[in-house]
Amino acid sequence: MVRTKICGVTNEADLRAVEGAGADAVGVIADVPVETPREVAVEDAARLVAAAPPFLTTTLVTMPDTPAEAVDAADRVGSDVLQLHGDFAPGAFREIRDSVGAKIVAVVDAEDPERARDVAPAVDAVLVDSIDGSGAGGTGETHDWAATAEVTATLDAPVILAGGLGPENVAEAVETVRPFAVDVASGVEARGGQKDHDAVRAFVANAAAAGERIAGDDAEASGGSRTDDDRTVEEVSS
Ligand SMILES: O=C(O)c1ccccc1NCC(=O)[C@H](O)[C@H](O)COP(=O)(O)O
Repeated sequence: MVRTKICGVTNEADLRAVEGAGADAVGVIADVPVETPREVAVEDAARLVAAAPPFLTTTLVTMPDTPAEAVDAADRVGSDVLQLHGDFAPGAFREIRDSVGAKIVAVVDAEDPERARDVAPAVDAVLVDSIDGSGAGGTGETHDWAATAEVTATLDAPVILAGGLGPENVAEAVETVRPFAVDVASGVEARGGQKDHDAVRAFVANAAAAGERIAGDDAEASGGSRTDDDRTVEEVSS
């Protein structure tokens, strides 16, 4: 199984489309020092988070300079997850994690796998992305998936794959990297900051189908042995 996060939602119609597509998570971007059509004001981020239904994981994506700024943004928006772009040391991530109710996702550059290993013990998940020089995401660029597959296979923390994904390549990305989740922003847009609802649906469906193919292949490779998930209702209740 692979989870999906649709990032950079700026309005409620797109939030409903993400929900309707069956995505697992939605990202709102606020308080970033870069020009992006996907940024919303902190107050609007809080409104979008509050408007999300139960069981759709909300994520605030932000680029604070200090742990105090991260905690302040988390408090103001109230999302389930805090996705942090920036060069925080593991100790700073721990400080933030201890001060907020949200789970912490650290964004790391795909070209710096060592950083993923350094920060992983201090956070709840690592998002491996094709970030730009400023540390921002949303570049629309893919990276070396084989290298990220290696990180994914050897890290204890869940790995989220991001960077240049879209409906057309997400299946191959999932099958190559085998991540915990995939994340997309620009690859499912009609124009900057506005989602293409058909593309959002196709992204989620194609990722899920690839996740199921992997699960099927794994079951076959292990000789079709049954797991707890394969039990019938009668077996579970007996
Ligand atoms: O998307 C942005 O414009 C952005 C700007 C500043 C910080 C983070 C940003 N995006 C964060 C994300 O999680 C994106 O989904 C991720 O970078 C993938 O983007 P894309 O390559 O466009 O799918």
